[in-house]
Amino acid sequence: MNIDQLIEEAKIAREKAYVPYSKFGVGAAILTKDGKVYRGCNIENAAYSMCNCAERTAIFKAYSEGDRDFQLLAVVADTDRPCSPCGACRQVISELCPRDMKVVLTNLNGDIKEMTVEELLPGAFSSEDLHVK
Ligand SMILES: O=c1ccn([C@H]2C[C@H](O)[C@@H](CO)O2)c(=O)[nH]1
Ligand SMILES: [Zn+2]
Repeated sequence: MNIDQLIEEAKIAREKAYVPYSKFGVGAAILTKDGKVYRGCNIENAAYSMCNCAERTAIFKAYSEGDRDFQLLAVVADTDRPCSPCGACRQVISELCPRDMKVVLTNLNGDIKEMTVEELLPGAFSSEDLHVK
C-alpha cells in the first residue's frame, strides 16, 4: 500500500461522511505497520459539539480493534489547500501515532502536503507532562 493508494482509501471513506449540517465531507485512512487500512469519515450530530472528525474515526476504529502500530495517515476533503486537521485531531494523532510518522494531507484537486506528527502539533502536551504517567 503506497501513499496514492492510501489517499484513494481516504476518498472512499469520505463518501460515507454523515454531514447533514456542514455538508463538508472529510475522509481519512490510516495504515498499520502490518498493512491493514482503517478508513474514517466525519460523523456529525444535531448537538454540534458531538461531531467526530474523520481522522479520529479512523484512529479510534483501529484502536478499538487492537491495532496500535501505525505507519501512515491520509486525510482528504474538498478544500482549496490540502485539508488541515483540527486542533482536537492533532492532539489525538500526537498521542496515538509515532512522532515521526508521515501524515499526508490532500484535497480533491490532488494537492498534497506531507507532514510529520511532530510538525502537526509541535510541543504537544503529552503523558510526559503528567505527574502520573
Ligand atoms: O480535518 C478535518 C476538519 C474538519 N472535519 C469535519 C468536522 C465537521 O464535521 C466538518 C466541518 O468542520 O468537517 C474533519 O472531519 N476533519
Ligand atoms: Zn478534527
